[in-house]
Amino acid sequence: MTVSVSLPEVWSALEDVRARRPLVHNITSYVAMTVSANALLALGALPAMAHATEEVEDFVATADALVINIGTLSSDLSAAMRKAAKHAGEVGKPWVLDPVGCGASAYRTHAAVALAALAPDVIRGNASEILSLAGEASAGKGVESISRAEEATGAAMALAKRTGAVVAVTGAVDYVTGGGAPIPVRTGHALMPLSTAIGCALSAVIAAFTAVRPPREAALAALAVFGAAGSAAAGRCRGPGHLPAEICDALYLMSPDTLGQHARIGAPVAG
Ligand SMILES: Nc1ncnc2c1ncn2[C@@H]1O[C@H](COP(=O)(O)OP(=O)(O)OP(=O)(O)O)[C@@H](O)[C@H]1O
Ligand SMILES: Cc1ncsc1CCO
Ligand SMILES: [Mg+2]
Repeated sequence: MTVSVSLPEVWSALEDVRARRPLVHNITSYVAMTVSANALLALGALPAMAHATEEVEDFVATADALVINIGTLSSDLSAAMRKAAKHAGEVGKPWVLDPVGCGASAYRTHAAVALAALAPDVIRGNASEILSLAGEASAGKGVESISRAEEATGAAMALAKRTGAVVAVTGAVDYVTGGGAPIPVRTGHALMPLSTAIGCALSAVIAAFTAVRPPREAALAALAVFGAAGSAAAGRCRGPGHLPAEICDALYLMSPDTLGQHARIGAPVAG
């Protein structure tokens, strides 16, 4: 049976991130670098952005977790990602795959499928990306999702079973599955998809939590904390312009009260 995670357990995981300050190695897109690094620092983790094929194994070896994001993929980056993912498996470091734009081009889809076969601990994407990575028909527009997360929960379960990863599909409601009934996380704000690379920063934050918790607990804790930060931050914004900065402030200031006011982790739902 799928067991959920309580908000006190989420808070304890955040306290452990803040105490341990995990080093998160990011091989990510040019769009996502600054917002991801700032989100990790505000959370209490340490970011390192390093993508040269010659050095990724050294970074994987010293990092506590790795995130691979294919947002601005190229052949050089693709080779570095495969090398890093394989090395993470060899040295037992947890890693998160963000299959940005999977389905938007054959090149990207093949790269995402190949990375998903290298045993990521967590895969986090929007509905279109998860549908495409699972091999189902998907409606995306470039890197943006057209589908709702509810349409991708079955695909998320199938993808989790095929890869052994915990799969998080995000949207107005987020869902987490390790192959069983998806657990909904109700949080966030409608302004969040109007600021670029917010989902990418979330994937980096999931990686930070995988340094202190097993993949399913890590994904649920990260979604709850990041979504609560987004919801609290959006309440202080007139539009999406300052949202990334406000999210970083909200991550830094996160408290049990703010978490409780802005996040709900539900009971498992039928996929
Ligand atoms: N309509 C919405 N209401 C509330 N929260 C939302 C909504 N849409 C997205 N979110 C939240 O925004 C965050 C990013 O999710 P999203 O699915 O937009 O990622 P994404 O499409 O991969 O983003 P990007 O590729 O731009 O980085 C998650 O925390 C999610 O819960
Ligand atoms: C807009 C965009 N294009 C490639 S990556 C990216 C950021 C959202 O994933
Ligand atoms: Mg994305």
